[in-house]
Amino acid sequence: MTVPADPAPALAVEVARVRYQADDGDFAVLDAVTDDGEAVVVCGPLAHIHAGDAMEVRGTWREHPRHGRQFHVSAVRVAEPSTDAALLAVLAAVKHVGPAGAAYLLDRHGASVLDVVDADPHARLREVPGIGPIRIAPAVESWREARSLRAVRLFLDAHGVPAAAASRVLRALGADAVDVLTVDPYRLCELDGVGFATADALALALGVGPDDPRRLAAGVAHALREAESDGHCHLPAAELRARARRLLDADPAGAIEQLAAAGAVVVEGDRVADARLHRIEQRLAQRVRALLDADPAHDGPAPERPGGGAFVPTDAQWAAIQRALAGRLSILTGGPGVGKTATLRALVDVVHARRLSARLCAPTGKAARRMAEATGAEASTIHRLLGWQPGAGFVHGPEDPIPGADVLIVDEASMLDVRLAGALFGAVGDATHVVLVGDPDQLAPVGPGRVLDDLIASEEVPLTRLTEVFRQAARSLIVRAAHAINEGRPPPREIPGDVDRDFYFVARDRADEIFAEVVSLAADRLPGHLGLDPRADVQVLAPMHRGPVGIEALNDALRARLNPDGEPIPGTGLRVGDRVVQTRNDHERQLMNGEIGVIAAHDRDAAETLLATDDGRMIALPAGALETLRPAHAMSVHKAQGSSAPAVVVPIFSGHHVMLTRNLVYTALTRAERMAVFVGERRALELALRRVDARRRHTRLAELVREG
Ligand SMILES: Nc1ncnc2c1ncn2[C@@H]1O[C@H](COP(=O)(O)OP(=O)(O)OP(=O)(O)O)[C@@H](O)[C@H]1O
Repeated sequence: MTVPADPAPALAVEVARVRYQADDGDFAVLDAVTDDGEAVVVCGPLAHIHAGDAMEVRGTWREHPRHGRQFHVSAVRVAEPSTDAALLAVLAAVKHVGPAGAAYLLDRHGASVLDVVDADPHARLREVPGIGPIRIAPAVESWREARSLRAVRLFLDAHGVPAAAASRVLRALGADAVDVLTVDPYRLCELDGVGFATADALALALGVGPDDPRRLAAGVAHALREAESDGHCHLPAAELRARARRLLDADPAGAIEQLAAAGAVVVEGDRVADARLHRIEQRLAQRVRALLDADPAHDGPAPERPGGGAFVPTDAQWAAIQRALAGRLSILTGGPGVGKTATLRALVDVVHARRLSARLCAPTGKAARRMAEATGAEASTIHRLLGWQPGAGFVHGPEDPIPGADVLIVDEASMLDVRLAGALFGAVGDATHVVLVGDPDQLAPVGPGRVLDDLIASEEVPLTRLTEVFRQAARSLIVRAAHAINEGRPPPREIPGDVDRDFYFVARDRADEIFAEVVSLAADRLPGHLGLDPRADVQVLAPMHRGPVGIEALNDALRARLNPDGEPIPGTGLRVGDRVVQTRNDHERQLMNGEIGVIAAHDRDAAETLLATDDGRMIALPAGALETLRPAHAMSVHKAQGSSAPAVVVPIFSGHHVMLTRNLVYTALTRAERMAVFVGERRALELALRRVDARRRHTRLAELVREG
């Protein structure tokens, strides 16, 4: 227990040492020295503070039973470094300068060393012993970065905005970040993880009034961005106004017209869309329409239907193969075990037998790998197929379509959002047939739109829906339970003798019981029982991040069991040995949203971390690239789309009721390859079964394709 003691409103200190940094990358405990030379311990949201920084903090003194007297910080303002220790710390952090170079520079230039080096970094750093013609360029670059970072931090601090975002601001807005933000403080809320409220606080501090047209426009634009992250391609005007009003506490009506006049949004009847997203959706529809209206490119003699051998297609499966050859665009759908993959393999064989070329792709690396294993043909991610080049975008597009693809087969098509689908369809050449394969009952994609669903709903695209579950697959209780769930029925409790028991429902009622059971199953019992590696082969999937059975708490507990002694990676909350998931597309390193790996090593001197990805690659990540990694012993069902694991454990908890839908439970279950265990309340599962993906997405694709 902590006991409040004498309050002290403000304290000027210099940081001697970072004593502890919490896993959340926010909280830190620092050893510091006051202006009077008293040693103090300061704690609070200070993860962005370094040894050597001078700062003014506000907060209260508290007595901690074990750690003694501590200053709990509520607000912090970092000063330009002025003491020798602070200056040395700043200098030593510059690449190739180090402690010896720092001492040299301080000795030579004294208290004004920062200004002196700033005046001509190249000349001053070149004088440092050990910095020769090769090291000088990275040293100067590192100096400039550190200097810009200090400037951004001071700027944010001075305007009462938490400076923790400084490095992100710098990366997103570049060296002129302070100038950019002074002109348009709302650029701040374009950054991931920075809300409108933070940008608004900066704007108000810079003198922007509550009814300022810039503020209203920024509120509307932000509301549209948020809608996009909810999956919408547009919003009804009334809903947009309501969302913007919640952010602004002011009426944004005029701002929508203003944005429309400036070409930033498109208003069509009652709908308002971001102009760029609007164009992407429209172009996608045009490309789809063009494929539907075009003649087939490969309508040679009818292929011979296999009548014997390893695979004899059913009528529906054969129809799918014929449709793939008869038209430029077709869709193959169905749930687990209905033979989508078998059909796809047969299609590839038919294509090859005709001496045509097939190219296979999927939205995620893992799905592409599964596709390659199942068909024996090469398969790649869509990004790789389109030749993504960092900084330059996709190589293939309308001018330079995907080569060597008489037939292009796209698996896991339920994951296609309008952006990726737009890029893909934009790169389909004149002689290419496209086949989309997927299960529309899976969760909608993370990005905006719901392409597969919309194309099916348009009723314009030739479609084969496979429904017959094959005997082989029907032996799996996972497959049986998945079909039951998809039809809104609970998983079967009576298990026929010839069925493999690869799915269990462990009934538990209380949050703490569910939690303990999930952790014990994932960390000990399933790996022991099935001979699996608990760090790599068992995936806990949960609907929500917070709360007693949330992803965060589960990750903490699982990591404490599975990776208790991993070396911490400073400033990240991660440890060597952690299982992690990438939360954004990092095209430069081909590390895509949803990809999973284990942190294999960390080199402190080079500030470089090695990630061993699930698909067998070893990727070197600089410090800045770690921000988008999150612990992944447990992760969200949404993140797990398009991937799978030998064993999957899913808490089913009524506290997650806002997220519980049939599609979510179905998607979680179908991620399991060998074993799935649901742990929790039957009534929570029943609740989920009654709810078909509750949130409708505002999209126009079906309508646009229909209208032509
Ligand atoms: N025409 C067929 N005749 C006999 N067995 C078949 C036929 N088609 C598929 N199967 C068998 O049914 C099982 C499921 O097929 P497949 O793996 O292709 O389904 P899927 O729809 O891709 O399922 P999932 O989405 O779970 O991967 C396999 O064992 C496959 O060999």
